[in-house]
Amino acid sequence: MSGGWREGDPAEGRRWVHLPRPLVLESGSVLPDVRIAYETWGSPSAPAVLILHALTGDSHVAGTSSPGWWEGLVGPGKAIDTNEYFVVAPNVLGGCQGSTGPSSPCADGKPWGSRFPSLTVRDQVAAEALFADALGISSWAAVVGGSMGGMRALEWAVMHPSRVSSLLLLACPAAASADQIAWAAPQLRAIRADPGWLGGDYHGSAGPVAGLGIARQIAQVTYRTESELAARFGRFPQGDGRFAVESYLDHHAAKLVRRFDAGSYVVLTEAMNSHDVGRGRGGVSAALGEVQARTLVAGVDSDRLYPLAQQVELAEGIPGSRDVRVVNSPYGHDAFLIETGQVSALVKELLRG
Ligand SMILES: CC(=O)SCCNC(=O)CCNC(=O)[C@H](O)C(C)(C)COP(=O)(O)OP(=O)(O)OC[C@H]1O[C@@H](n2cnc3c(N)ncnc32)[C@H](O)[C@@H]1OP(=O)(O)O
Ligand SMILES: N[C@@H](CCO)C(=O)O
Repeated sequence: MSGGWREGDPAEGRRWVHLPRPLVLESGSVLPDVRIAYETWGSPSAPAVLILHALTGDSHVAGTSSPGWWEGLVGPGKAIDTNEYFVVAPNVLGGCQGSTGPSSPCADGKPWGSRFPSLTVRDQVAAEALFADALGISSWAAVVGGSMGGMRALEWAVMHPSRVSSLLLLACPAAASADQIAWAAPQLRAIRADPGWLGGDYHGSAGPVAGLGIARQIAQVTYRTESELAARFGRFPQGDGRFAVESYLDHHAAKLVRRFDAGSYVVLTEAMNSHDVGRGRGGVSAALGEVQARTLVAGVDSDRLYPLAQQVELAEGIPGSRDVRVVNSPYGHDAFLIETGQVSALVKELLRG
């Protein structure tokens, strides 16, 4: 692993909105100047669809000169048809692809670094609601999200029920479980134990390259399945002394380190740990009962990180939800990004059904 993250050239079509007022967070901390980066597709006069990305995703859902992370799903004639819908994808608050996060400049012009406050998923949705106001979007025909994006989509439907007509929740829970927090714990420890972390004030130096890489390696295993790793890599050694699966994880570590900021990884991971739709609302069932949107919930049959039982809980608790849908896949949690054919069918069912 070598070379820390630096924000590269903006993706084609990326723009920014500065929120009109400081954002008061659940913790009481205040972010004085929040910038949200976003991309759009289609005509602003069409019904609007909000797409919310997962942990290391960004606003680049689809593109012409460079493919996006849901290229198969969004575009003219595709399941989210940009001839019919105005598609909006913001980069999450706390992220590192254009929205305000730990690597952004603070009032003194230096990166926020360790001064960046803790965020919750609700803080992120509060920022996204002000962002939608700034775009003049009063309600969404659909809000769609998987994993961390699904947590935000769910909070949108609870915090702003009248603004969400339909909702697609993919591979996400009502609340982060002990198991999910447990998998996150060594990832956070690895980053913070790296001498390059410098308490979070590493921007301008190499940063916690090894720590972030190890965090991605731990996470990557949870995103895939035992059977996939066995089939793809077996016990095969490579000529360099590493097992093939170790080489695969090293590759993913190096790739993430090149494109992601460690401070954002920490802030976003801790925001996911904070996720509990029932917190302060009388519990999960009461909170899910607040959702007014026509809802489709789907999980992946082989997801060992966000198991199907969590999506069953959502589908059974949300009044306007159909029965839980199952994405059949050997890939585990990442299937919501990979199985675009099955996800397209779900989107079509929601939007046209
Ligand atoms: C600039 C960008 O990267 S934009 C990407 C933005 N990312 C996101 O939006 C986050 C969501 N996306 C993802 O998490 C992923 O891209 C997914 C889940 C959609 C797809 O996963 P992938 O990484 O494409 O698939 P997979 O796990 O099979 O890995 C394939 C990679 O492993 C490499 N690989 C496979 N076997 C080995 C091995 N034995 N040793 C080393 N590398 C290996 C492949 O060469 C390939 O490399 P590449 O990605 O550089 O082309
Ligand atoms: N592969 C996804 C998994 C998180 O849901 C990501 O990196 O964002």
